[in-house]
Amino acid sequence: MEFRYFDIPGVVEILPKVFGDARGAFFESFSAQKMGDAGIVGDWVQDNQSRSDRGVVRGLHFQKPPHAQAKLVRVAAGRALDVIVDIRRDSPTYGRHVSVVLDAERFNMFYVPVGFAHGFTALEDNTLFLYKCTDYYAPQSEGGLLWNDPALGIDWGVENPTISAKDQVLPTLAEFESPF
Ligand SMILES: Cc1cn([C@H]2C[C@H](O)[C@@H](COP(=O)(O)OP(=O)(O)O[C@H]3O[C@H](C)C(=O)[C@H](O)[C@H]3O)O2)c(=O)[nH]c1=O
Repeated sequence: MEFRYFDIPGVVEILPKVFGDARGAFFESFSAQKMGDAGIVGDWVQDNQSRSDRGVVRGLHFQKPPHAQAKLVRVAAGRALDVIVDIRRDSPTYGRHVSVVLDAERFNMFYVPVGFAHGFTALEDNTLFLYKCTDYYAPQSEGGLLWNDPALGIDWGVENPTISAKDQVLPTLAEFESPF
């Protein structure tokens, strides 16, 4: 298991060792010890899964404290462009984003710390998106940012995405007051 760090502290990409043979492939999708050694720690209490066809954008979402969630995300099938935005008010990288392509060949994973908004584009049909969360779903604490806010400058890899009505009316970075 290897780890890639970014110029936004706390953000980590995990590259598991994938064992391929004539039957297919095997990899460890979670290891509290190996990931803990890389600073990926949390009380993982809920697993989620969504399926999206090519061109779907979900996000940018987060949960506000006291139900803020760190997430450990990956795809089990298909491919996704995963995007996280630093919304920690005192962070020198506030408003900056990092994006990583997650795929079901390398089975790479992305650690989304508390204080980041998260979203992704499904790059293929039947993209199965799996993630672990460090707090339970709390709809009353849901927050979000508008996916295509020019101030974020995110290239989602799609012009006219399939996106929920809820996500289309999320606030821009300028309109929004971060709870982190
Ligand atoms: C997140 C969540 C949703 N739901 C229910 C609520 C809705 O009836 C339905 C779909 O929810 P939503 O449209 O919020 O799903 P996504 O747009 O995929 O949102 C998720 O995708 C982005 C990328 C994220 O990072 C978040 O984890 C999460 O917000 O599932 C639950 O029952 N439990 C949950 O934990």
